[in-house]
Amino acid sequence: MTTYKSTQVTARKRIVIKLGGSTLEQLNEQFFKNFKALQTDYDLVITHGGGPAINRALKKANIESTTVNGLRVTTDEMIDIVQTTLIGEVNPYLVSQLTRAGIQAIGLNGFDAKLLTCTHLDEAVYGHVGEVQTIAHEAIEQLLQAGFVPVIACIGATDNGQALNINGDTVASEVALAIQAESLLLVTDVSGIRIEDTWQTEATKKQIDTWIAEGHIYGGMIPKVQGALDCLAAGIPTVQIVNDQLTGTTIVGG
Ligand SMILES: Nc1ncnc2c1ncn2[C@@H]1O[C@H](COP(=O)(O)OP(=O)(O)O)[C@@H](O)[C@H]1O
Ligand SMILES: CC(=O)N[C@@H](CCC(=O)OP(=O)(O)O)C(=O)O
Repeated sequence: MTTYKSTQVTARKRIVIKLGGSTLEQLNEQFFKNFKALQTDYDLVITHGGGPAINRALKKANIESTTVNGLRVTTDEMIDIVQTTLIGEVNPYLVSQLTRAGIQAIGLNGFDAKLLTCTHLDEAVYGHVGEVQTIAHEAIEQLLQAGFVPVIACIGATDNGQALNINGDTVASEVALAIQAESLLLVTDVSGIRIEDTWQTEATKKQIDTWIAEGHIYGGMIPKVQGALDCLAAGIPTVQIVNDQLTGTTIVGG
C-alpha cells in the first residue's frame, strides 16, 4: 500500500466508487439518481473492472484463463486483449452511459498522466499483473476541481511502457488512499458479504480473516475485502461493499 502526502486543504470531500464488471453492464436509472444525489456534497471518482467483458474477449480468442487468489493470471498473449477490452471497450461504454445521464465523465487509464505506475506483482505466479507503485493523484485532483468525474480503467503501466492488468478492487482502494477519500464504495453484483445465507450488514477484519480461511469468502470477493481492509486500516472512514442500490456490508474496525 502506497502512502501519499496530503493536498486536500479546501477541496470537497471525495468518494471513490468502484463498479464491478457485472454491475456496470446494467446500470439503471436509480443508480444515476443516487450518483447525482452524492454529487451534491462530494466529488466522485469512478474506477472500474470488466471481468465479464475480458472473459468474453478471451473466449472469442480461444484463450482459457485461471485465477490465483482472485487475480487473473495474465500471460503475454492475454495482456493485449485485457488492455484493449478495458481501455477500448469497457471504459468508453461506461463514460458514454454516464455522459448520457448528464454526468461530466472523463475516461482515463494508468498510462494517462502516469496515473498508475506499476511493477509486476510476481511475474512467475501472475504474469502481467501489476502492483501499484505511484498514483498521479494531482491529476485526479485537478480534474475534480475542473468539475469532471474521472473514470479510471484498471490498467497500469511500468516505467518502460508495459501494460499491466490490475484487479479493479485494488485500483479502487489505492486511488481512495491516494486522494484521501472520505468513503470507498465497492459496487458489485451482490448485496455485500453473505455467510451461510445471511447477508452481513457489518464485518470486522477478524471475521473476514476467518471467513476467508474457512472458504466462505472466495474468488472475486477476496481482493474486494482485502482492499477494503487496507483502506480502513489506512484511515478511510467509510468502506462498504454494496449492490447497485448502494446497500450492503460496511467494513468496521475491531
Ligand atoms: N462470502 C461471499 N459473499 C458474497 N459474494 C461472494 C462471497 N464469496 C465470494 N463471492 C463472490 O464474489 C462475487 C463478486 O466478485 P466479482 O465477481 O469479482 O465482482 P465484481 O465484478 O463486481 O468485482 C459474487 O458474485 C460472489 O460470486
Ligand atoms: C488482475 C485481475 O484479476 N484483473 C482483473 C481486471 C478486471 C476486474 O477487476 O474486473 P471486475 O471488477 O469485474 O472483477 C481481470 O483480469 O479480471
